[in-house]
Amino acid sequence: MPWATPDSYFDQLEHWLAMEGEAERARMAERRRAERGGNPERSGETIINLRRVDNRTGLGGRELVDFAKGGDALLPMNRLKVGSPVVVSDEDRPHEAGFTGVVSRRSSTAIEVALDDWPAGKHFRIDLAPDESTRLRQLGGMARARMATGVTRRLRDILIGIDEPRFNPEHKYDFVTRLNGPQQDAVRFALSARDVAVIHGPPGTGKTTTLAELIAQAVRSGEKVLACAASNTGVDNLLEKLVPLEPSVVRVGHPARVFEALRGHTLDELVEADEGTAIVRDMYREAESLMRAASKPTRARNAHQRRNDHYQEAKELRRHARQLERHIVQQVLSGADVVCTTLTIDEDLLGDRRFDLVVVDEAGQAAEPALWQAALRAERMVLAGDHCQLPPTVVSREAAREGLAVSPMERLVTQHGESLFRRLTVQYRMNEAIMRFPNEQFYDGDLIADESVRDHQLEGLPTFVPGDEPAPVIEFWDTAGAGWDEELEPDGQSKRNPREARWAVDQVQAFLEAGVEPSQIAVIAPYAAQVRLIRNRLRVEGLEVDTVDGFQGREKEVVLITLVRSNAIGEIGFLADTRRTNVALTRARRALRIVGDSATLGGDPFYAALLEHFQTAGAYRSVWELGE
Ligand SMILES: Nc1ncnc2c1ncn2[C@@H]1O[C@H](COP(=O)(O)OP(=O)(O)OP(=O)(O)O)[C@@H](O)[C@H]1O
Repeated sequence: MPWATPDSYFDQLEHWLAMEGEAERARMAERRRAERGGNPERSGETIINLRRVDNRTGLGGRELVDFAKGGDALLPMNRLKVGSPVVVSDEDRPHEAGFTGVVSRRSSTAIEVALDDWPAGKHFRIDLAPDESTRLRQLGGMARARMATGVTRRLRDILIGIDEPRFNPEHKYDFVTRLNGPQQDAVRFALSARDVAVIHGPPGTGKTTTLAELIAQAVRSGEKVLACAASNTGVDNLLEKLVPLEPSVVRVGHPARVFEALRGHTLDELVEADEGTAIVRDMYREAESLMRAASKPTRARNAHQRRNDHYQEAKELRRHARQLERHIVQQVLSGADVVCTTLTIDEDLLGDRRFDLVVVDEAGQAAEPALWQAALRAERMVLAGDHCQLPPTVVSREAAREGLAVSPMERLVTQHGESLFRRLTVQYRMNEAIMRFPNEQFYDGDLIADESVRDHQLEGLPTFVPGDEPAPVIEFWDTAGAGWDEELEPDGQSKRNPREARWAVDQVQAFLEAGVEPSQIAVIAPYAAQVRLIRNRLRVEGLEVDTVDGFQGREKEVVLITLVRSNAIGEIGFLADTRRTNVALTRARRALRIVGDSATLGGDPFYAALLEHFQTAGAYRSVWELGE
């Protein structure tokens, strides 16, 4: 979709964002309607019956409050991710508006929310809120990009696709990490870009490792870098690889992970560790005691005057404390060579800082509007990701169809081809048999399995008890004709397939009996209802059962996929977005098992090719063999 002018481009984006806002509000209304009839948690956008279990104060006086159901009770499946805007409300006062906040941490049993105010009450619910603040920030970025001048204007026009990107001759570098050939090429190429370059990182090819090296090289040549990712987890992944190479890093925003090694690099902790912060705290404390003194009843003659003086003094003290705190924050940011943040940038915090290099990881998952806040701060940009995996999340189907679901990374790769990107081709995850099909379908057959993983099998796991025959690496179990039909979840809209669920449970049990650890196994289903069904039947600590979205960027030794769809009319729903299936297929290291109905799926060319691939590989089984 090349645009003729910047104005037509930004007009289109504004239109799409308006559609997104509309679609999100409609979804909220739908959720409230559905709630009256049934279980509000079913939508994945609400958690009820929560209690406050812990709280502490974060930077800028934010309250970080932990909510849980109590004891070890698991939270229901939900879409409240780190960084999601939410509303926390008192269940006993359903008519009050509640408090807005942002999810700052989560585990299977608790969720932490950063709130401006302390929520009163005993029983709480948390609802996903429409992401107005992200949209507003994106709109702000777009408005400024529209008016851009100078270097920024040039970069803007190249990013929109109106101007051609330029490259310098490539340099030699002393690499800090042991990179393979294509990774080295990608670093040299990306650093030679004057405006923008793309690194395409298929599954397990060390994209993050490569980006960390790229950033370290830029810092070595005296550059300041802004390192972004589309999600909080993506930022943390990058941070984790970066910190050992380049210690001068600040992580802005809410970390999704709580690794100690990362915590020390968050802005909050760095500010906390600054000597000036003790003074700030003293000032806040003193202001508080002045306020207390002022509010004490007294009969002194000039009581009114004295009270006023105290209030004034406290107010002044607070103002100074805030000023000093801001100053410390700015000093910490200025001292860092690399600032890490999600693409939703806190403009007040970063002020007018510009960066020699802006790196965007997970760029395949960022929609056009998400790009501009970061782009405006860049001399040049490197986008990295895999546009053959999950596309950007778009709520409005209409906007998605019109083009909002196409990331700028994908658009640029399509427009410029090889001249703009380098692909990483050596993968360190999948046994070659697992890699082969996605490689043919999505990566032009370019991928090579590194020899450390090419033939690795379950027998290589220390706890695995080998059978008489080697455990197969891949298998497709066909349910055609067996009557393993899909069904609609009662009072829900999501699909499930109880017989496939049972198959998954049996398979997991067999793997566990053979000595595979629960944490090494994943069950992936395209539908939330199927995930719920399997989770209810398989309560094994450490085992993960989730939809594809929960697994992007991750890997497991053993992956089981239940495809769910089985109907007489060959309807495959959103399995038709084969990039989701690509993500599912490429999470497995040593063993992959798929169950599905060839009669339903076979009408689609992608699944027909998948079935044929498994047949040719001698990895095709029928559930009739199970003799049930
Ligand atoms: N040059 C290399 N030599 C040996 N191992 C490597 C190399 N590059 C990456 N790896 C290993 O490959 C694995 C994947 O690396 P990394 O996490 O950087 O991948 P990624 O491409 O970002 O993954 P994803 O599929 O999640 O996008 C890691 O275990 C990493 O140590």
